[in-house]
Amino acid sequence: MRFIEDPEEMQAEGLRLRRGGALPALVPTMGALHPGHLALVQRAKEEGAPVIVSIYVNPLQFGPQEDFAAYPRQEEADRQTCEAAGVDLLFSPRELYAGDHSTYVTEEALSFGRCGRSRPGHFRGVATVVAKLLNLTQAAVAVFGWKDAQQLSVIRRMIRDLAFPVRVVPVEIQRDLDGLAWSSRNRYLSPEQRKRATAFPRILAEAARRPDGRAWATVELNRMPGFRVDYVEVADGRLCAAVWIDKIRLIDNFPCES
Ligand SMILES: Nc1ncnc2c1ncn2[C@@H]1O[C@H](COP(=O)(O)OP(=O)(O)OP(=O)(O)O)[C@@H](O)[C@H]1O
Ligand SMILES: CC(C)(CO)[C@@H](O)C(=O)[O-]
Ligand code: BAL
Repeated sequence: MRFIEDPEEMQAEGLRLRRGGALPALVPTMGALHPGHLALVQRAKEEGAPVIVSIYVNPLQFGPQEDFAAYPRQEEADRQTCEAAGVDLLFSPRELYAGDHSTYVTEEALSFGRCGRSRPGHFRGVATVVAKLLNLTQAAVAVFGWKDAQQLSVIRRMIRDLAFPVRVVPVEIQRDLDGLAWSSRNRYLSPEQRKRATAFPRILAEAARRPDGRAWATVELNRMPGFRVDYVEVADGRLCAAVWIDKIRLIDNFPCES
């Protein structure tokens, strides 16, 4: 597996791959890799092209009161995970906005509800870094998880509107045995909080089967001790929600069945 930290070196390698006829598939991540990420890597490998994983905890998508500093960072373990998963190239830049960076990508329709409401500027940060990662890696395919459903739709819109020559491949949400969607932020949960958190996917899954699912889930989630509902909304044919469990914010969604 190749390991590249320098953005210029990454772009030179992406261009070299393209010139040689290989169209790379990119899996953008913020690291602290888990089986959800590995499902994205496996899907990328099915493309039969070189697989690039990027790891970058992107400061632009975190609000001033959010967990940028606390976000889990485990470089060596992630490197070994990528190697074992058969990743061809790990791109792990130290910095993507050095100097007087002053250009941003703002999607102005899909970014403002749901997570965009409670995380102002988040999707501007996501769209900007994904645009830059696509340019640096020269990827022709980009793989994203349905867990971050709003992110997926914002990126699809950006790619369409700005005519990036990139195909987006979505991957279904991967869950741990207790039903919780794998997420780097799950490690903020104590064992006791984790136990309570399993009510989140359980209630959401049942709600997705009900015609009154949105209202029902809002009531049921608010009833759980220590839960505070950020939103429950239907979007992209899925029942999507974010909850605070004490001070930890989790998101999840299920396809609507009714
Ligand atoms: N459980 C999962 N199933 C499928 N895809 C996932 C899952 N968790 C993360 N992904 C996808 O992996 C990619 C990278 O996500 P990221 O590195 O932010 O991981 P994360 O676990 O979602 O972290 P966080 O806890 O910060 O939300 C995104 O496309 C995201 O949707
Ligand atoms: C797409 C992404 C890697 C951009 O920083 C991030 O938002 C994530 O991990 O989902
Ligand atoms: N998984 C999306 C990245 C974030 O929450 O900042």
